[in-house]
Amino acid sequence: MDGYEKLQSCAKKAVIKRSVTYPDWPNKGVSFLDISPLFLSYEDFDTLINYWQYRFQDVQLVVGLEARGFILATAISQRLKIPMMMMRKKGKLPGKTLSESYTKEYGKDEFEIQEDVFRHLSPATKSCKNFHVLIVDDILATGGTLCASIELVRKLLKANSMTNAKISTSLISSIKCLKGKENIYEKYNDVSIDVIHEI
Ligand SMILES: O=P(O)(O)OC[C@H]1O[C@H](OP(=O)(O)OP(=O)(O)O)[C@H](O)[C@@H]1O
Ligand SMILES: Nc1ncnc2[nH]cnc12
Repeated sequence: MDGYEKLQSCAKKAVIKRSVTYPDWPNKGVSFLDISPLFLSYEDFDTLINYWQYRFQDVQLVVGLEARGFILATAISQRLKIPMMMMRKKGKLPGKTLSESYTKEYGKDEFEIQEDVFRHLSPATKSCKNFHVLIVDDILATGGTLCASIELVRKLLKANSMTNAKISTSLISSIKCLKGKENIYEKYNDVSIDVIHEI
């Protein structure tokens, strides 16, 4: 096993150890996968960040999806020393925003980002030829959330004439039977989806 495979395998073991499933929550029929225990173990969370640090060392910007994605994106941005952007639920960001509504496994929601958010990026970051954005979140279920986030990032890149940028995504876990990956690849075949633990 090489360095990458070792990091991936350790990250997967940490996720398996720290995930708890709650049947019929928040709605009947939903099997809720709670990864929050991961944050109660510095070592296991650090193992996860070690994997992301290696896997995404060429990323210029990390986007965290509200709310659990914020924790992950912040940790990655600090480890990789790169900017982090919040993708927030509707009505939480001031100024002109871009928005995308979506349906997730247990309800509907809407994401927003500020139209002019890239003005806060450094000139060096903005002028990067191979601009690579990482969208990170905890769970890929139906893919509605991730799909909406990809659409918003694409709109933002287009508005900033960065159309040759690369978008990668990474999730801690995915629920295979809900076909989130398939739903996203149907719409975006140029986006990579990295999942540490598929159940
Ligand atoms: O693949 P999908 O079916 O779209 O569901 C996945 C999304 O659902 C949860 O977010 P949610 O908005 O429920 O919660 P949070 O605010 O606690 O992160 C989870 O964090 C993912 O973002
Ligand atoms: N089954 C699930 N577990 C945790 N988060 C989720 N978000 C959407 N579906 C979920």
